Amino acid sequence: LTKDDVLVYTVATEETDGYLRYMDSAKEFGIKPNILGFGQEWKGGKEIRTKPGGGWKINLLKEALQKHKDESDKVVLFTDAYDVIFSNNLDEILKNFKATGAKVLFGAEPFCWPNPELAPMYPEVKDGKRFLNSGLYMGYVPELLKLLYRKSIGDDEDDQLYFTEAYLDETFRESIKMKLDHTSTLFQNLNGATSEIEIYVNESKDKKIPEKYVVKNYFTHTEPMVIHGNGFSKLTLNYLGNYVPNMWNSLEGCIKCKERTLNLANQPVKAMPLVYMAIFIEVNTPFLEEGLQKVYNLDYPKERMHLFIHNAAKYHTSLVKNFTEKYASEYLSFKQILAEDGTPEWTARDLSLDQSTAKNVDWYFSLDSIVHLDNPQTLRLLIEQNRSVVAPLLVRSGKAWSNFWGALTKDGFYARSKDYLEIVYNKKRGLWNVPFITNAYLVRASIIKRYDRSILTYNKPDTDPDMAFCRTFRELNIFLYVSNRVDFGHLINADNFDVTLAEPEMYQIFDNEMDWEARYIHEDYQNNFAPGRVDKQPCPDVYWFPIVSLRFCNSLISMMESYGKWSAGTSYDERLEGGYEAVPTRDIHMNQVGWEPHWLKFLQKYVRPLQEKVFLGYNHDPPRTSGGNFVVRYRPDDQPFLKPHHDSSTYTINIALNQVGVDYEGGGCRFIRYNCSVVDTVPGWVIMHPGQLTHWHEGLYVTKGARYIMISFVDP
Ligand SMILES: O=C(O)CCC(=O)C(=O)O
Ligand SMILES: [Fe+2]
Repeated sequence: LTKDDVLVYTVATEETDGYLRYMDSAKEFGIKPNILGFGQEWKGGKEIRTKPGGGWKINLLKEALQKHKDESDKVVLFTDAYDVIFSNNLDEILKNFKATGAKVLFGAEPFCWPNPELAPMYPEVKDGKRFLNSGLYMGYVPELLKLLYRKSIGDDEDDQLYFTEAYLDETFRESIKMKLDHTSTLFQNLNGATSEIEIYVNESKDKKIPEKYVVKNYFTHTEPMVIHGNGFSKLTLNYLGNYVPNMWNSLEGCIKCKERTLNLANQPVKAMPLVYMAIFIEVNTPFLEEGLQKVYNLDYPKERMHLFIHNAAKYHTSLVKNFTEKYASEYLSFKQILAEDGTPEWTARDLSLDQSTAKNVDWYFSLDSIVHLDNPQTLRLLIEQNRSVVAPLLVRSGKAWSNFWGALTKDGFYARSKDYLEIVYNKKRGLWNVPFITNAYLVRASIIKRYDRSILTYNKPDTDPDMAFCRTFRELNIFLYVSNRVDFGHLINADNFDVTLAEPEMYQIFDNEMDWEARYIHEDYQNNFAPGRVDKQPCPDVYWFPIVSLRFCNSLISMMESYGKWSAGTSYDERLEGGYEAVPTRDIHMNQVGWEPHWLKFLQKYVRPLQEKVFLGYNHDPPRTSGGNFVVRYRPDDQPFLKPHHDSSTYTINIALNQVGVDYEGGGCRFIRYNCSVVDTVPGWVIMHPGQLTHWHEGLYVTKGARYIMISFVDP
């Protein structure tokens, strides 16, 4: 007997994700399965198999075997399709089959199903699983035909019960040498055995040859060759199927993800797929302005995109209004639900699904407000990936928090898969079949069209909308992929966003460091460290750097003015530790607006490196201050100047916050020993100078308007 004597059969009515995976695995080993029932209505009971069924599979096989009924030396391998993968070739499968001595061999499992009362009638087994599973079996044609024709079975009767009864008939069992593969030498049913299974990595010694991934049963010490993810273990099969057979390796990345893709590169605009893009602003979200701008910046023709926005956050009303007034007309259509409508999230989401169907689009693209698509190619790439559902991997910067779950607990909550962190940190890049995705995803619109809101809905009792949605996809056996083939973007952390503050994003330096930096740090800041850069030195040992953005300057002024309690400018100052300031300014301290910790972080991250660059050998990390962090306001009618003084600092930073000649006239800082003044200050640029001894200084007279500066006395 050779592999050519093995006839492989399966039943599949349509090309589901599971079917494609099954076929991919078959192709990997040159296996050519005969597909029974393809294109027909499923007759084996409920589509979502919670009830018994599957007699149809037996009847289809009987019919198919008619033409082989006299080929007594042929062997039939029957497997389910949607929840099965091959993990070895037919030669090996045949070898292991023969080694069992069976004429008909079934896979085994630890559950007696669908009739648990039959359990005591099963022969006891010392090792392995005791009960029959009908998802995987193999047998010689004559013996198998005897089994299939032992009785008749209705299409919607249960196939597993049928085979179980035959097996429990001892005389019959012996007569056809029917056995169960108790220890999974060949067939691995995962249900009830997931903890025994792990992927084993076969490293190759030659670094140019990729490693191989093998499914191992660590309980029975076998390498099973056909894997069946029945019941809840479907998710385990999805996990194994990310690697086996030959789906991914560290040299080539994901291998099958390059197949069945689309290429939009040379598509004329008119032929581009239609997209329904739905944006959900369900929470107050820092940096939403930038987030929306990145959506607008997506490299995809807007005349092929419908835009839908649900804004549930009143705080964002004017931002959304600005965005839509500016851009909405560029899209094919625009629909919005305002915060004032009070529409619940799930209703809005369901409505957007219906709308996408009404618009007859090709793809449905859902985005939450915390999503930042930094890669403008995201939508294009996701469409080109051409899967039922695919999410771009998005991670909170520097954190392990992402928009997918690698595994699930039995009750449907988060569990960490073995490869979760490797995926999140892009140690492994690819296209991953996972149980839960959220925040941003693309769905093939034909799926939404096919299942109405009684099945495909965000509204399930006691379930979060996204969990309800993903659960439905899992039940429908539609794969949820997350892709990190390239970088797509990141997630905003909206957990501690206090919109009662003036300029709330200014307080986000800890929660959303990257976004904070993008908005508030000067665009030339990094150039301060460019090799060969000559630092500006307007006066001896006074250095001058671009450090914060204009937006920062305006925001800081606005924070202070909306707080409004400027100090009296007298020497006694209850805000200070010693209570006394020799040369007082009219100012507001950072701690008065709750911004001291944020400012200290800023000093450490952005100021200290500049200081270490120009004042060599002085390395104090973190920089300290004793409350000497404040914004000064000079006004002719108020405090117009500051008399000569030393600062209680090792070095002082002095950031101009507004524009001389525009916002005010006069002003500047004069270093008396050198008779040198910095008057042409630039908003967002910092002046850094030693605090004492050599750098006795004064604040020059402001003749008009208001001059704002930010001062820090570092290391007093
Ligand atoms: O007005 C200036 O630029 C100098 C301010 C100053 O020296 C201070 O606040 O200690
Ligand atoms: Fe000073």
